[in-house]
Amino acid sequence: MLALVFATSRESRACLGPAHAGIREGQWAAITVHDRPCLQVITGIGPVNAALVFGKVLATFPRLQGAINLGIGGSFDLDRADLGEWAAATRETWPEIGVRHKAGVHARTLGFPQGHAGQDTIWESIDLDPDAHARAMNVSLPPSMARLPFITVAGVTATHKRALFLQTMYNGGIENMEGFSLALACATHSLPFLEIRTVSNKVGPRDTKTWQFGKALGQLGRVLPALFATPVPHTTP
Ligand SMILES: O=C(O)c1cccc(C(=O)CC[C@H]2O[C@@H](n3cnc4c(=O)[nH]cnc43)[C@H](O)[C@@H]2O)c1
Repeated sequence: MLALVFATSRESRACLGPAHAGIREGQWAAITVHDRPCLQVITGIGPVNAALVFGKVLATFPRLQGAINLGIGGSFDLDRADLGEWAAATRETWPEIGVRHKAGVHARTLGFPQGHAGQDTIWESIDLDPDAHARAMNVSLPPSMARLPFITVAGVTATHKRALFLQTMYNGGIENMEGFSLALACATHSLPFLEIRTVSNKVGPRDTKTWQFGKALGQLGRVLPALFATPVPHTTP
């Protein structure tokens, strides 16, 4: 069974359409999507809710096949991912964990990693391979979908200065509030993980006139039909 993980019921409803079970934030339900048994999970907003709720899910369903995080996000550069476009994460970074210096927050200075995945030590970043993980979950990632590094924050970026810092320091493509927690949970449980977000706004000053949350939510409805359209047969070497 695949977990389909959303932050809000609004995103879940927009993405799943009639398959959406009427659950609230903090809840999960078994559903069928395109003939595939799935677990719909709604965590609530932010990295703490995502970790808390998905941790409970992993304890309750130890035989999950993998997780797909679906939602909206902010784009640092509309030339890399424009409003309404979708993007898959090639890396998740949590730039808020560690020791806060003048020049930023350094996870390694603290000395305590976030976890381990095989031989790898996880500090503030987790490299992801969306195409390999899609194959492992028997879903197909459209070649036209942008593949970009994602940034997870507890506080939405609302200044040019901070947006530029995250973009240059971490090559930030898309900002969100849950992805790192879910990527960490999957990496430390050796589970495939995909994160796909549609762009609702540009990261930076709160220019609400330019926000397109409705368009991004509408585009979320196109993601699962694309992913489940022509599943690639999964072969183990
Ligand atoms: O009030 C604001 O300034 C603001 C700006 C962007 C998004 C929000 C939300 O309430 C949505 C948060 C929700 O959606 C994801 N998301 C969407 N855009 C962003 C963003 O620019 N930075 C971080 N997260 C974003 C996020 O994953 C949350 O689940 C409010």
